[in-house]
Amino acid sequence: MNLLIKNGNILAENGELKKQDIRVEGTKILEIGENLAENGEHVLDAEGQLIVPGLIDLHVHLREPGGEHKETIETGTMAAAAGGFTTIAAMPNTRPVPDTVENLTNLNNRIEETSHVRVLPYASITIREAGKELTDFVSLKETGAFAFTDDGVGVQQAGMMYEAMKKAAAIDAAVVAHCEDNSLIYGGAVHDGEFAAKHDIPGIPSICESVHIARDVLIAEAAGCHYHVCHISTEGSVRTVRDAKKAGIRVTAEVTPHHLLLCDEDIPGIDTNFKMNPPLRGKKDQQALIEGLLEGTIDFIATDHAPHTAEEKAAGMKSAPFGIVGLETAFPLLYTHLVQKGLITLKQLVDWMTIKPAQAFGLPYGKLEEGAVADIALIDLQAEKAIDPEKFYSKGKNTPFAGWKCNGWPTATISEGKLVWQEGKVQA
Ligand SMILES: NC(=O)N[C@@H](CC(=O)O)C(=O)O
Ligand SMILES: [Zn+2]
Ligand SMILES: [Zn+2]
Repeated sequence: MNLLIKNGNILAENGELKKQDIRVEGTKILEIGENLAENGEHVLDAEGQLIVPGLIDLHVHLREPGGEHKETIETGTMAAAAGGFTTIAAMPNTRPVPDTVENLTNLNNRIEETSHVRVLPYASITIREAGKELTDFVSLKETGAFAFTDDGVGVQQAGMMYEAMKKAAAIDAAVVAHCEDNSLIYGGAVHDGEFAAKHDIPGIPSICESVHIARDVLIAEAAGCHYHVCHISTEGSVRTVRDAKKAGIRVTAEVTPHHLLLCDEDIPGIDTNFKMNPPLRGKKDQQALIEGLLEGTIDFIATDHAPHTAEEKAAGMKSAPFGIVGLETAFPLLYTHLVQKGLITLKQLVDWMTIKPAQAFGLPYGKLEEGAVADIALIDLQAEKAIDPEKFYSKGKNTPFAGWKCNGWPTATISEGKLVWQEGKVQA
């Protein structure tokens, strides 16, 4: 069934909103214009709604296979659709890890069978993400690996990273890095700052991240590889990426909504929904991240959606797993707390969640234009709702933002021309 989206507001290049209709035929956008005539399509009334390209999140933990008690491809992609996302990239810290053609093929089949939106699978850099032996990048790329990462742990050996980046460069693949030097973390649970000191919890120092980035940008330069920094969190890391970009090194970086909106001073007390890796840093780090985005040092926003069960999160600050969910709250949170407060523009936010990640990785998504893939999200900028984890499609309810009042809620999501989610309606 073809679609006609009527009377929505599209962001023009200059940031102004323009009332337009969009005609979708099959999987593509056929026509964008004013007052398009109905031609037997299913009509979606978008009066008063913002229409954006389907959001893109290149850092998501879907947990399947092996962690289905936390999330599945089905529940995670439903959460994505409800958050306005039509393309997500799935992290490989699953059991088994997609580190062989067989494991990646199995993952591809599960995605094909159960996903509601497009899922791009990462393959791991090393076997079992154990940091000892590289995977076969060539065959994994041929099997559909989107890029290579050991997210969840840092690649500890510089020599291993160099070999990985040379292999990635040879096949024009990106190495995507969780930057954490294990010799500098001392078993910490929160940022090595005031909160850690006050509650006598071991701290995670900022240098455990920035030291890896400094190492890796030099290795990326030597290897000639596209190197991407996951969930950047410190002022020193931002400075290091800025300097590397100035030197012409092919580096990109992402930042999460929680690192943009919170710092360790905001942790209300012992609450494991504020425990994630990297941890919420200091106020100056938080400011450096916003500046990093504005100046282009940081390329885009990614949620690092990391679902865990309530039981797992109840294990106390020192033992509970790191991570919080993000897919269903990212856009409303950032719209309400950055755009509406005048720190960034709506156009910047939408770009950082659509065309910017697409450009960083050469993906053909993230734009609304005739001939483009029909990945589209409708958003009600005026709607006001408080975040309620019990209403999440995700199995993970672990968010530090419960109860936060937000505007800017997605109302419908179209993936490759198909309406995959609509507010208040259960989708097939
Ligand atoms: N970010 C987190 O706190 N946790 C992630 C791992 C990761 O992204 O490094 C997870 O898999 O739970
Ligand atoms: Zn990580
Ligand atoms: Zn992650």
